[in-house]
Amino acid sequence: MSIEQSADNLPQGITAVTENGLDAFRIETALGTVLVYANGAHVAEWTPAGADPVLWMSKHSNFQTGKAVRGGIPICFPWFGPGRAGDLTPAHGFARITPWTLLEAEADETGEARLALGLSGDQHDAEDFTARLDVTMGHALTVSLTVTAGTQPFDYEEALHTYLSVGDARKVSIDGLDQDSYLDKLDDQQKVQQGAVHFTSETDRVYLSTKTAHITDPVHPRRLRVEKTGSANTVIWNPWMDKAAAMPDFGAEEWPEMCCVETANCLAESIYLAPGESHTMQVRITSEDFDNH
Ligand SMILES: O=P(O)(O)OC[C@H]1O[C@@H](O)[C@H](O)[C@@H](O)[C@@H]1O
Repeated sequence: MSIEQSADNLPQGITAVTENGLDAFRIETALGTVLVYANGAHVAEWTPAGADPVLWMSKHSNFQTGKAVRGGIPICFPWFGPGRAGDLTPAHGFARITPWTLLEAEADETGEARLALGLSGDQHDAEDFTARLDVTMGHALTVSLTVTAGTQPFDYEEALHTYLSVGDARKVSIDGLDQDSYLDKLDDQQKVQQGAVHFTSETDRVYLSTKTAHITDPVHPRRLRVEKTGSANTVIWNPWMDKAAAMPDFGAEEWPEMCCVETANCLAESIYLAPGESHTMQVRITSEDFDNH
């Protein structure tokens, strides 16, 4: 793992801040703004220059070490949901509620900036791994999670649980998953996607897909593109009315403002690493409105 970067010696455009009472790093350059909490290495904001925020954040989120932030890009690791056998807690693994360490920070004169944060299994009993999150803000936002096994094989699930901000989830369409099979977590059935994905009720699906998803939002008009590598699954989630109302950190009225398009490897597509082996899963988010790179 890389040598830790001191928060006292950050390049221009990157600052260590306290946001909502938590330690965080803010990137602020000519290309936009990104906020990353050390707790969970959680990317909580990305606002490209001249554009609206791309990531959604609940106004009811917790901001406490040891609790998940609702919105942005939570890291689900080393398991997804309750894990493959359905018996693990905390939900979505401990990475999103554990403080990560700043490893590297770089910014160049074009406004592109990168932060790397690390987490090691030593912080948790019997977990032999190191994890590294690279967050790069250019015209696109690129987030990469690299996991390296220690002296033992390491088997895990992961997701970059991306909450996208939309004008009205009921009007959004997601292209790129046509004919892909998925597990519908609401009735535990395997199904096949026909055409674009639309939200008409609670939606919680794990697709088998390596493809790029395009999210068309006619209300807050823009078209987001979610491209990925090293990921076999795309998870699509919107809690809809009743589930949102039942979650204390999710405003009952907020569900139309978001949809999750998650870059994942989970269930049968979990990752097995031999000792010393690494795997990287990456997502790159952009919009035709503010980027063509
Ligand atoms: O409330 P949490 O733990 O952040 O999870 C939110 C949702 O995350 C999604 O990824 C899962 O597929 C859903 O089943 C889950 O409800």
